[in-house]
Amino acid sequence: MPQDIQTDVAIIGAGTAGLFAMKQVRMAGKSVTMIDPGPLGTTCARVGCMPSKVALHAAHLWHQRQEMAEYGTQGIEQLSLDRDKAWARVSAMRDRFAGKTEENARKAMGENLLEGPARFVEPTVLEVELPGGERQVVRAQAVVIANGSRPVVPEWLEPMSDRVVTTDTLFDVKHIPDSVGVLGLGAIGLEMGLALSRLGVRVVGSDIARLPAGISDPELGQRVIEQFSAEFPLWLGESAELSKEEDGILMKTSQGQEKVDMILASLGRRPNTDTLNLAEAGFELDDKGQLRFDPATQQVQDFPVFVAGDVNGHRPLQHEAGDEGTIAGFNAARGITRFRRRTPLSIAFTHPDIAVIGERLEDMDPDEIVTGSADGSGNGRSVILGAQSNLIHLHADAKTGRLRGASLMATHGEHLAHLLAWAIQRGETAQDLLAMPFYHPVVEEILPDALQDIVSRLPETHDLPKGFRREE
Ligand SMILES: Cc1cc2nc3c(=O)[nH]c(=O)nc-3n(C[C@H](O)[C@H](O)[C@H](O)COP(=O)(O)OP(=O)(O)OC[C@H]3O[C@@H](n4cnc5c(N)ncnc54)[C@H](O)[C@@H]3O)c2cc1C
Ligand SMILES: NC(=O)c1ccc[n+]([C@@H]2O[C@H](COP(=O)([O-])OP(=O)(O)OC[C@H]3O[C@@H](n4cnc5c(N)ncnc54)[C@H](O)[C@@H]3O)[C@@H](O)[C@H]2O)c1
Repeated sequence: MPQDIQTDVAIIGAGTAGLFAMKQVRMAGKSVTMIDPGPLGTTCARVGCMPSKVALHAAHLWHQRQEMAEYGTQGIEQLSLDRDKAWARVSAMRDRFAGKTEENARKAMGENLLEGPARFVEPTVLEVELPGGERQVVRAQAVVIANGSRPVVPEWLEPMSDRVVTTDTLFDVKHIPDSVGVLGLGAIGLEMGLALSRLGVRVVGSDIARLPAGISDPELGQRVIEQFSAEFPLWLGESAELSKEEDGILMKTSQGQEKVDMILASLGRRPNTDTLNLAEAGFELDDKGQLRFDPATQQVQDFPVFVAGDVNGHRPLQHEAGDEGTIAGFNAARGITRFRRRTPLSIAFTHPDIAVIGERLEDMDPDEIVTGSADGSGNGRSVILGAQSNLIHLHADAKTGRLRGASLMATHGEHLAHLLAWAIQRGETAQDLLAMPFYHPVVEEILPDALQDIVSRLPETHDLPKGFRREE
């Protein structure tokens, strides 16, 4: 057994959160030991954010030919798509993103990387299984847990596993079959279901939830269902029965049945806490087996241990993993500072995009908010872009008009979502936002419609036209 390693901070996982944490430890002038069995390159670049967006881009390019024909482009029916070639391009782009990320990470970690899985012996003592099978003990002053999550694959899919993929394997598939059943229509299921469907695959989607993409706003949810069920069937609100047949998998619900060549299991992701020997090493776990931690410090209980990224299940998104890694690394190296977190922001790149910003509808008291609504049919640019079904809901404090949350389905919604997140984080009111400039004709003009709707329901504060201020 090699000699124990003594280090200031040990970081479990060299993904987004772990790498951001490492940067902070280095900046504090402390020693760091990174531990990761690989594959390196981060979930985001390798099998997550980036390849999924390349697939959506490929699909969008091909999908657009239909509208081109409406505007007089000739010969559309002679075009054909080599889907496997398109997917090879998706994989190649993925290799480029992940390769670069891995290269940079290896360079940054240098000699400080142990390539093996870590498990806890005590809260600041780890054991790493090295590639040759040897066990390396790492004794740290502080530990950052950043070992990510993995796709949920229930046992009942086991008998048909040769026809089941997750996003861990989807981008390596060499032949995309003619039909795919998408099980789970959260952000991943809806994004990938649309990408495949727009690439000409016969897709059928199913989710036990009544609304897709984790939406809780019922009106928006219905709008999303109408929009995307025009592209592929969405069987919602019940679990699909799956049975293996010789030449495929039969998916069955009361809403229909389809035989498909392949299943994409997009049933959520589970934190990799179960691989770390946490309870035995002295950590308290909640009833779901997860660590108790403070999101303002990332600290776990009172230990010099911090948990960042998907592994804490808090906000499983790339920019949050980066922030949490930064907070965890900073606090592990320098002692505890409490950090203000950014306004929550999540976007599904479904074109039209779906976004939820700030406080969620179900977390707000309906008596304390007013909701402003605006529709794409009233927005000239959305009409040009064929996006009349766009919908935006803004929720503001019923007394002051301060914006608290929003949800939307909109073309260019990723940009609207950012404007709204920034406004919410800055504590802007509907009245102040209405006084901002809006160009014409832009999709952003949908915002003043929703803001007017809010302001018209607030107690009157002055008799000037809405959106106008007296010169000071
Ligand atoms: C298909 C898909 C699309 C997505 N799209 C988006 C998007 O558009 N926007 C967005 O914000 N987010 C998106 N996400 C989510 C985003 O990718 C994650 O939130 C983010 O990558 C999490 O980073 P992380 O550092 O927590 O984990 P990771 O990057 O997964 O890093 C964890 C690391 O820990 C290592 N590890 C595991 N077990 C051990 C162990 N026992 N010991 C040591 N190391 C270990 C792993 O090898 C890995 O390198 C998407 C995810 C998926 C799957
Ligand atoms: N654009 C983005 O920002 C983006 C894109 C993809 C993923 N992500 C991140 O990745 C995370 C994981 O995504 P995800 O879509 O896998 O998870 P998710 O938890 O968002 O969705 C999983 C879906 O599976 C459904 N489900 C669970 N069990 C089921 C069953 N037995 N049968 C049918 N449906 C079932 C759930 O109701 C849910 O709708 C997300 O939380 C998100 O943070 C983000």
